[in-house]
Amino acid sequence: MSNYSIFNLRRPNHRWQAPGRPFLSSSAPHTNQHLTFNLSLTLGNNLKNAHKIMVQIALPFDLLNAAHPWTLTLLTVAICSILLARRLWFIRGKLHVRDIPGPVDNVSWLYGNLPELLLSRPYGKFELQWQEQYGSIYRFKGCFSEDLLFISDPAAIRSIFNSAKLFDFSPNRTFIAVLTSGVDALISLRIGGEVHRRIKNAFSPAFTPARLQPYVPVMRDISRKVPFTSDEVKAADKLMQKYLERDPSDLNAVVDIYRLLQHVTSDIIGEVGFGQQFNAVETNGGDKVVQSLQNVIMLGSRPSKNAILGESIIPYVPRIILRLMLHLPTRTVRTLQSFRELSEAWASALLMDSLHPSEDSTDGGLVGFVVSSNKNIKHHRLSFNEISRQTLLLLAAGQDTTANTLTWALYELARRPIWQDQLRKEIIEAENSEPSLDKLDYLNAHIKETLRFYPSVPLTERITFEDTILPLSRPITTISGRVITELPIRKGQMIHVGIASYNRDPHVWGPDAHTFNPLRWVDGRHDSGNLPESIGPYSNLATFVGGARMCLGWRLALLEMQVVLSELIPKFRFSFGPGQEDNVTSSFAITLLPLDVGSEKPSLKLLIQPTQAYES
Ligand code: HEM
Repeated sequence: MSNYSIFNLRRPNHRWQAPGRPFLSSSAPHTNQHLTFNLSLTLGNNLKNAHKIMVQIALPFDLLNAAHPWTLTLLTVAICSILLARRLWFIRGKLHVRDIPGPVDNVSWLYGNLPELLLSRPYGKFELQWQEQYGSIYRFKGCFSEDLLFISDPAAIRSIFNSAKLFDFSPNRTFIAVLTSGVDALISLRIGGEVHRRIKNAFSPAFTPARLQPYVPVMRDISRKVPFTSDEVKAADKLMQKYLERDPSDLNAVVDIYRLLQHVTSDIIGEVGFGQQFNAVETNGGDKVVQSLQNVIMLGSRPSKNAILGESIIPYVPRIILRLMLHLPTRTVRTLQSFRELSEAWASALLMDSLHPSEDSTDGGLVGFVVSSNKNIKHHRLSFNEISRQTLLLLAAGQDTTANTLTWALYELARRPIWQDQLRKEIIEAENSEPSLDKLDYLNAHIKETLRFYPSVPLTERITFEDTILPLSRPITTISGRVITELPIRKGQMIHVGIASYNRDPHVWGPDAHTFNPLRWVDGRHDSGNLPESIGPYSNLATFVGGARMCLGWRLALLEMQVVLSELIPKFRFSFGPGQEDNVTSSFAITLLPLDVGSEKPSLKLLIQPTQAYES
């Protein structure tokens, strides 16, 4: 805490000043320190500005006031050059990434530590061990023995998220984004660029609380379609019985809650996002587009060493060969192509309908709102393609992430019957007084803790575009024994940002950081935030990242979780059948999946019993 408050006082929003350390000697008179501080600020700007500021600062001082303007200019340039040279020397000469400790001994040259990091079950097994051993900054090995940095330090990741011009996805990550979502999709575009900013600015107003609130009844209706009891399932269409894992004549139903929630969130994004009924819950699959998306998700649900290697060689393969590979008759290519073709046709038809509505047209949901706002814009309107690509992206980014988080929320409720009862009581009591969903303390605490403990995207990557220096919340000791309070990084360095690791950092979340404890949010320990500057848009969690790449749909995801859980928990009691709890593990495959240990397939089987509230 004391470290943090020091940062708060000393660190304005710029990159170049060493935390907690003035640039000139601390024994210098006060006026000199003041001068130095301001000079260091000017480094972020150009020398012309530096001179202007310098003149302004210098005026009160007799010595400088008497000097000729040229002397001042030369002095400014000289001091700036020395400081700049010192910075560059610090980055280039002094610290090499190999001086940063990490789990790099005796690892495979071909795969490095990536299999441990990406294929471990449960996800995070090694990552959290390394965090404990090496702290929140460490070096590890990628394929072909590449030195990679793992960063979960709060000040450093905040700076990474907020420096759009310095950090963004690597070219291979962008290549994969283009492949799955198209060139105009937000995730394929460089942040800090004009196109990304224009598209994000156009879509963001669709995701404000005022715009989302009217969709609560739609979300409730979809959640109410969920069939859980065996009688309900028997009475419904035969297809519905596939949700049941046991004979439907059994008193209670064992349901693959993961599959069901995938369908619930598909239907919600269909109606809220695009004004379309996918009917995934009722048909146990839904529209062709949704099914095709599910196939793409399934493709990624079995990560392997080959996939890791494949992704790593992308930068070394000539583009022409990569393009040719996209025509190979493999299952992966076929699945991706089929999704692209189906979803593009679907998005085009949807947009044509929004542009030229007929009597049967729906309101077009959030995308419909963007289309009509776009019509009224005079300059820099979004093109048809730009809207259509985001439509696909919203479908893909908004469905699986939310479904997984909801699945983990129910998993943790099944493990905690008493806590589950408390939540149920809170929701049932609130139904009579109808307070806003935000006022349900236990429910929101459970959602926040799920987002902290099971971030749907537990890890993300960034590459550095220029030599730079990252601030650190805590000093680290290098292999050569230096204690550094900021981290120099060279251009081209690949960084893995540990979202899950940050969300479990005991320095941020306390000694019980590795325990799922929703009560931490109820006693107010964390909502006020114990960080000097906040991270991300919600409760200091890194789950939705932050800055220009921040999740567009975080408010929709939250509302969706509040509505779905407040519908399901009062009606049904969730628990594990014998031995079922031990059959679940987590795996990182695009998102954080619940995995059935036996079948290695994504699923979460829970025993569902109707509650008294439901029966009455
Ligand atoms: C619990 C649910 C969700 C989680 C945990 C989540 C998480 C994230 C994360 C971590 C990113 C940044 C990825 C990176 O930098 O590597 C992201 C981006 C994005 N998310 Fe979400 N997301 C969720 C739900 C949604 C929903 C419901 C939507 C929309 C319907 C959505 C739309 C997007 C979009 C469009 C981006 C790309 C933003 C950009 O590149 O500027 N997400 N999300």
